[in-house]
Amino acid sequence: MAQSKEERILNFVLQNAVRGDPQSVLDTIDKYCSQKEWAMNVGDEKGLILDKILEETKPSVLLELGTYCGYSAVRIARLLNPSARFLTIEFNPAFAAIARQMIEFAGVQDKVKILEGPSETIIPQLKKKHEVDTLDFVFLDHWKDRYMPDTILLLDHGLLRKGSVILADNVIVPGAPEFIKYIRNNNRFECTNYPAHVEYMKVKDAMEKAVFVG
Ligand SMILES: O=C(NCCc1nnc(-c2ccc3[nH]cnc3c2)[nH]1)c1cc(-c2ccc(F)cc2)cc(O)c1O
Ligand SMILES: [Mg+2]
Repeated sequence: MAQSKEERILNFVLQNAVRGDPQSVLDTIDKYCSQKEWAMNVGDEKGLILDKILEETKPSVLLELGTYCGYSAVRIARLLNPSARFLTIEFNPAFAAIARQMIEFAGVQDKVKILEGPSETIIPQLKKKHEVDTLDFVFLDHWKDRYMPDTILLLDHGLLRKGSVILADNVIVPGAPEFIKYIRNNNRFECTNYPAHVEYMKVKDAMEKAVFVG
């Protein structure tokens, strides 16, 4: 069976990165995806914006939507303190399998739990099934037309508290226009835009931070 691009990325990491060293895993993925095959990891430019916002927020309970190969899960987990709880939702079983191996190789598996399935099913289960009270940080990086409905789901299920931070990737490319319209016109969120570029490209993109004011 021909290898998928995601399997080629994982194998390149297993052969070239240092086991247990998250930064070497990130650097190796960025090297492969900028020199050999483009892939939709958040990448190193937007990754640095993610790092800075995480260091400012110091979250203890986090959710990511859109695990993909696990690049941002490794990126986020490497900055968390040992008691932090980080859940990431992946819809595609093949992506989840790659991400699980990527996360284990990086040595951050004790900080990250991958939940497989559609976000619209899993978000309503977070309180009872996954013992979440409220979320300190949410990274939106899944299907762009799910950003708005899933933000509304988080609100409806009481998963946000005063100060919860939502960070959304790709608000220019591929774009999340209805999310941007919704979040910037909702006075319960304070929004900040972070201009950047599409990972491994010169095409303009941006991230949007929305802080819930309660
Ligand atoms: O589609 C993207 N990301 C989404 C993957 C995903 N991985 N998992 C999911 C999921 C997870 C739970 C879900 N629950 C319900 N839908 C779900 C979808 N979605 C994406 C696309 C681009 C991109 C840019 C320029 C181009 F020319 C082409 C593409 C760049 C990016 O940074 C992205 O993040
Ligand atoms: Mg993205």
